[in-house]
Amino acid sequence: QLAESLKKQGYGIIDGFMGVDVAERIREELLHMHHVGEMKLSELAGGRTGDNLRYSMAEVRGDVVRFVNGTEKDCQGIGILRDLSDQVIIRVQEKLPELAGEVIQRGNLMCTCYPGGASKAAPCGRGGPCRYVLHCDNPDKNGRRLTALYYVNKGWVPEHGGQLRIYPSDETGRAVGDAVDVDPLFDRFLLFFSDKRCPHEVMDARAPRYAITTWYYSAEE
Ligand SMILES: O=C(O)CCC(=O)C(=O)O
Ligand SMILES: [Fe+2]
Repeated sequence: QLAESLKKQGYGIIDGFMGVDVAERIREELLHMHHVGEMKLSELAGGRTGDNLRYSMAEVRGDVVRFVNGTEKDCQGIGILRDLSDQVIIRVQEKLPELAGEVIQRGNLMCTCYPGGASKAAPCGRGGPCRYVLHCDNPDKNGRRLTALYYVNKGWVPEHGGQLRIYPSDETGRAVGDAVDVDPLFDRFLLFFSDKRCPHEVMDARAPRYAITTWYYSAEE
């Protein structure tokens, strides 16, 4: 079913992906690593550079991140997610002719938080909302085939913002349908094509927004 909706609209969603107990554990792991300061500005957001650049890049992308492989001792729930996600990708690959002949490799898992309005230290504007501007994950053959997202935001309501807005497109990036807002709900799994078929943006998050992003790569590209 996931493969079918990928074919049809470029993305697919599975709710209740891990079940409440594991989802809860993953949520705790993310909150913990955020609260102890293990999530950092990504390189794109100017992690290595001066404060001004840091803020201007954070306007492009307002999250803090930590890459893990799921075997760290504070990442046991995340490791379970990684394994289930890998299994799903294998199934999807079997059902998608365009991926059938490819060797697909997973990158590390990117644990992210858009701190929203909750934190003065929010990189995205000293306490304001955080977003990620419109982009494609693979605009220039960087190897990414599929982007997997997993959300763990309990009690999410529209006022919290942080929806992922997808603009279904053809191979050239030209829109072929209306934009779709995916709410970053607790225990929701989302898979989409990383290339120009799925330009997307993260809308202003006004409350802390936790997610895990995993990219699946073509070994050849
Ligand atoms: O967190 C999300 O919903 C998407 C993040 C994203 O687009 C990215 O990291 O490339
Ligand atoms: Fe993205």
